[in-house]
Amino acid sequence: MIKPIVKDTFFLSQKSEPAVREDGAIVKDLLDTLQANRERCVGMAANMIGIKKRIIAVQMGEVNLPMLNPVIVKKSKPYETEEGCLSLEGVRRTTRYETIEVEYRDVNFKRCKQRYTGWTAQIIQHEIDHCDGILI
Ligand SMILES: CSCC[C@H](NC=O)C(=O)O
Repeated sequence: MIKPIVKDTFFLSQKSEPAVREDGAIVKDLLDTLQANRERCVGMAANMIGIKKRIIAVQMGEVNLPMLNPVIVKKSKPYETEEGCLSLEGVRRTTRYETIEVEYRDVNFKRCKQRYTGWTAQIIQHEIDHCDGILI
């Protein structure tokens, strides 16, 4: 189900709880909402649809990849950049890493580990920050 986007910065500043195996319906809502906003949004965290669970969804070309409990286990090559966010006005400067390695669970709660670079890595870092209550 497509959900409204949360813009309440107090709510968005709170840390999200770990996701569990039974969170499939939340994953579905997050994917539906990202798909509905795909022209103006490249990634989303569950708290952006009002659910404080550590679940993100990231546009990767034509598909949207959901990640549950994502953790960056390695990062390298920091750079400065500017980002915007559907939940915020304007753009802000931030530091991101060119290459990251992420451990996460897929929608079936299977353990995954993957290396990402560039734009995809940047989106993942932005969404994991959301899970920690960090807004750019
Ligand atoms: C560079 S990452 C930007 C991600 C942002 N989505 C919000 O969480 C968006 O504008 O889609």
